[in-house]
Amino acid sequence: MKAGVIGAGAWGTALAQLLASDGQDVALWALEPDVVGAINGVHENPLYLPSIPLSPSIRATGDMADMAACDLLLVVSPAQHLRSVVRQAPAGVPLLLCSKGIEAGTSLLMSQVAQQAQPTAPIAVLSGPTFAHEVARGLPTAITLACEDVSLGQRLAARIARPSFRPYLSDDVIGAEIGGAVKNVLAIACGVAEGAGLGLNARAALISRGFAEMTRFGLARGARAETLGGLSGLGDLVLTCSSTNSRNFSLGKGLGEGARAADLLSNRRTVAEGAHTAPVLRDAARAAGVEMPVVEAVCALLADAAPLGTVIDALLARPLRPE
Ligand SMILES: NC(=O)c1ccc[n+]([C@@H]2O[C@H](COP(=O)([O-])OP(=O)(O)OC[C@H]3O[C@@H](n4cnc5c(N)ncnc54)[C@H](O)[C@@H]3O)[C@@H](O)[C@H]2O)c1
Ligand SMILES: O=P(O)(O)OC[C@H](O)CO
Repeated sequence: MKAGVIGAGAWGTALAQLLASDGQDVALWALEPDVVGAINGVHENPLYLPSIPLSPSIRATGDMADMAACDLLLVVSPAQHLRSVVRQAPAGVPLLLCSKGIEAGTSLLMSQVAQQAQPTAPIAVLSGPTFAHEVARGLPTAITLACEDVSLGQRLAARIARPSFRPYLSDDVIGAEIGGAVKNVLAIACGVAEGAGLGLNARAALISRGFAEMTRFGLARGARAETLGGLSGLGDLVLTCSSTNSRNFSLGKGLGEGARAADLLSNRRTVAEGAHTAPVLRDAARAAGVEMPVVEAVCALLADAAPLGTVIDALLARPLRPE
């Protein structure tokens, strides 16, 4: 039996490369026939993970039926497509969910969506500070693997751990998912600060106050504080808020430089999950009575609802309050 990866974007391809790094066969399902052809033909994914030579042990396919030969499936589609790809996956196989986001229309986390789409599949979540191109190059990385079934979590961790890839176990699935979803929205805010030249004090303030928002929302949804303060929460927040390697940070940088969200988002091939998560998160927070002013500000900019200066001034003019 072999592991399979569903989704051959940057992260799915990097995870397939990680799994194949000890020589084992890996099946990789890709949506685009060009990607299937390039991976099988020249062992590269020029569309989503260029300049990384891939292991010949990775076999790409466009036919989901081929994934029935796998005893573990990593699901790595964009969050808004997770329901449709999981529905097509073979039934009953353990699913390790690697997407970060909240489903629009339902406000469900990825584990909840997957449970609806594949009711008999055991489910776990993989989330943390992991730029795909670094993992694909074998650089040292630590990540949270969350699973309510502790013994399944231990087996999955042993299965995916590699000398430079270190999963830490948790049974707090909701906490791991909320960290990964919320940090993408906060990374857009930090990108705005960069693009608008607001300085590094502003970035640190956004990371800290954004983390307070993540924690308030997470606790309201049943997450544990230590999960939010771990790799999948604070760890990923720091990574994604610090580098233009992040698509979310780069999107925010463009907004901070004065571009319109619609122009930045039109015709892009890669996903900036925070743009999809932001309005869903804002509505879920409002419904739960959780204050998330940084998330509200990002939503205003994404919707082109107010000029940048007005949004920044409104954040700074909020009533003074205890930390
Ligand atoms: N790139 C990273 O470094 C990284 C790291 C950790 C987690 N993630 C998460 O992994 C998930 C996937 O991101 P990525 O970076 O691999 O993607 P990507 O931006 O590199 O590629 C886009 C992906 O979307 C897929 N896609 C487009 N339309 C689709 C459809 N209709 N149905 C199914 N799939 C469709 C494409 O086939 C491709 O796999 C996201 O939730 C992201 O937050 C990414
Ligand atoms: O490029 P981003 O902003 O989607 O971030 C990628 C990963 O989620 C970082 O952990």
